[in-house]
Amino acid sequence: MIEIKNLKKVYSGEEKDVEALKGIDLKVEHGEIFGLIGPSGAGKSSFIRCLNLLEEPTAGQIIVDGQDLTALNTKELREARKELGMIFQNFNLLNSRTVADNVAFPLEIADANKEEINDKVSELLELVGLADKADSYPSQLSGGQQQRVGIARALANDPKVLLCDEATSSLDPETTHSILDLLRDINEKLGITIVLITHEMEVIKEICTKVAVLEAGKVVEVGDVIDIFTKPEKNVTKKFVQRIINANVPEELLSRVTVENPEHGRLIKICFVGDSASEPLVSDLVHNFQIDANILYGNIDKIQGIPFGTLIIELTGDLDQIESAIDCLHESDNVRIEVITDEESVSIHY
Ligand SMILES: Nc1ncnc2c1ncn2[C@@H]1O[C@H](COP(=O)(O)OP(=O)(O)OP(=O)(O)O)[C@@H](O)[C@H]1O
Repeated sequence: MIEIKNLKKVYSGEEKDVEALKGIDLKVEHGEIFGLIGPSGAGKSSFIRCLNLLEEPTAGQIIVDGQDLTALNTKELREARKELGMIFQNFNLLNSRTVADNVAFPLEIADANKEEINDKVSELLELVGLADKADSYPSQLSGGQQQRVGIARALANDPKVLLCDEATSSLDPETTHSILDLLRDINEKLGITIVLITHEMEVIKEICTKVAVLEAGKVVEVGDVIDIFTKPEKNVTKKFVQRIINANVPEELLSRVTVENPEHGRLIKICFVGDSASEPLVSDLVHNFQIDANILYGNIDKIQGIPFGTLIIELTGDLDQIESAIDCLHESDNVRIEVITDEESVSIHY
């Protein structure tokens, strides 16, 4: 549905040029919720703004449903942009207009008649749960409500794609949750493809089906969210994943857990996905290898409805038996295991 080919963006500066995007190749399929995550300065904003040519790419192609946006003239581009709604971190509402008039704005520009506009505005305000706020002004609304207006406005021209530029970054966690729920609903009910950029892995975990990781203007990792969470390969990805997992590990435990006596045992971290999350893994280890397993930390979460767990276990007993137990875990397809060998890696490194 969207194909991004060799996308480059260079900002010319007086002293030196900044190469913000260094040749991005990505494909977003119809109906996906595709997330692009990356640290500050990685090029996320440049990327999303290049997607609808708010920012002109220095090189490359943006192909939406077979149409190369970079090859269009101004008039054609204006038309093509209707297929790409966009919402922003700071909502970008017109403060002198009511909620209804904000949503009506793109329809007025598209020369829709009054009746069409009224019907569409009512339908969209209903969809985003703001039917009772039609006559309010943005300043009378909470951040979450303002973003709902932004979403309704972005949907006014029935776009095929919704671009979200850090859409929840200025919202508190609870409001973030409700906006993400709304985006998921829109994706499911209206079949709209969503492309979002964020620096929060929580957002990726909550709604995305696919994720690309951007670092210094390049995509360094891309895949299904569940795979990226369970098998992150690049350091930048590991850091993002770790941030979420570590968020749940009590500080006290993280500082206490050390591998004090390697000759007496091993500290291991196990990640498990899907059905393996419900297997009696630890009791099998203890039973089959006659070793002791002391669970220091455990957590089960869900990504895309699939259980995803993490355990930190101290194995003690006969070292040969422990090594055999670890080998056995290594052979399992659905379990990812790591032996924690020093204090530094205890902060749950992958
Ligand atoms: N208009 C501009 N002129 C010059 N340089 C720019 C411009 N916009 C962005 N840059 C530079 O391009 C690089 C990528 O910036 P961009 O804003 O796309 O990253 P980001 O991942 O969105 O960062 P953040 O999360 O901090 O918003 C940075 O080095 C930034 O300083």
